[in-house]
Amino acid sequence: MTVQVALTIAGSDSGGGAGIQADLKTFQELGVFGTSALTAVTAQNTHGVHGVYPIQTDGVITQIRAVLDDFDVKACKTGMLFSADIITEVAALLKEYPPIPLVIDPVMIAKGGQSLLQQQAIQALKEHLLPLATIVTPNIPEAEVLTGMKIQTDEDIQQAATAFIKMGAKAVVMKGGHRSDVLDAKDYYADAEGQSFTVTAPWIQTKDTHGTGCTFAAALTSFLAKGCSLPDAVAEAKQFIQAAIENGLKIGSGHGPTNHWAYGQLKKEMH
Ligand SMILES: Nc1ncnc2c1ncn2[C@@H]1O[C@H](COP(=O)(O)OP(=O)(O)O)[C@@H](O)[C@H]1O
Ligand SMILES: Cc1ncc(COP(=O)(O)O)c(N)n1
Repeated sequence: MTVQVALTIAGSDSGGGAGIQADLKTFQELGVFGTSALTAVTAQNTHGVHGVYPIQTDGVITQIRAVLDDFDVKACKTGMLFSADIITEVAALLKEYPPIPLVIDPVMIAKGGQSLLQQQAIQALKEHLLPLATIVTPNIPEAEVLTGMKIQTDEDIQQAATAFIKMGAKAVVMKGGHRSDVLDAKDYYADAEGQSFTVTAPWIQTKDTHGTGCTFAAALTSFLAKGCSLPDAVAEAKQFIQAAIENGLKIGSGHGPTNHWAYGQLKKEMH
């Protein structure tokens, strides 16, 4: 059996629904061997972030080197990176190694409103990391910060996607989870080759959406690690997150996590 390896560079969520925990659960579910480099430890539950404890930059870099020097990593994902220093050093390190498909989830603010990225880090993200992205997966508020645009309509979304391609990302998925004016959960894909499409799924009325962005990006990373094309990986990751939200676990009394088993269970039922 050949197993592909993926690497996540992200923060720990003690509540288990987002961050490294969501990534590793998703990799495992999709049959990909998960490795990780921790950027920060967060004390978190379904009500919010109670503390953020960053890892020293050289600790982050040594973790990544340990993985990349030994494993044939087929795809890499970044999530919470926290500081300009971590971002700059991670970007420099990734450039030292042969290019690996890189999914950048530009995590900034937890659903509860707490910051997971320092203000000074935004410029570093734009300047050093986005140009390395095989695909970047902003939600609407993140896209507004990174492009400086106000994003409300489908046209705004398309223009913002173009702005990400201009910043050097090879492709972008604009996630639609924060729009209140639409009936569907619509995500817009565009790439530097001029291809674009929308993936749509019925909107699910639920408060259990903690970690949706992490889980979506981790599924995308898994499908890339397994050799899928970018458009196929986006379409399949959408099915993964839809199943995960639809079959919520009702864990915790705040904004609960999604169900990382659901996609696999649905696939089994279909066979
Ligand atoms: N209530 C919902 N119903 C269906 N899909 C959703 C819902 N909320 C988010 N999604 C989907 O989950 C994925 C993550 O989006 P989003 O929640 O915007 O990311 P983030 O967690 O980074 O804020 C996207 O595919 C989005 O369309
Ligand atoms: C450690 C960590 N990383 C990322 C998120 C964002 O979560 P979401 O996917 O819900 O935006 C989080 N809450 N905690």
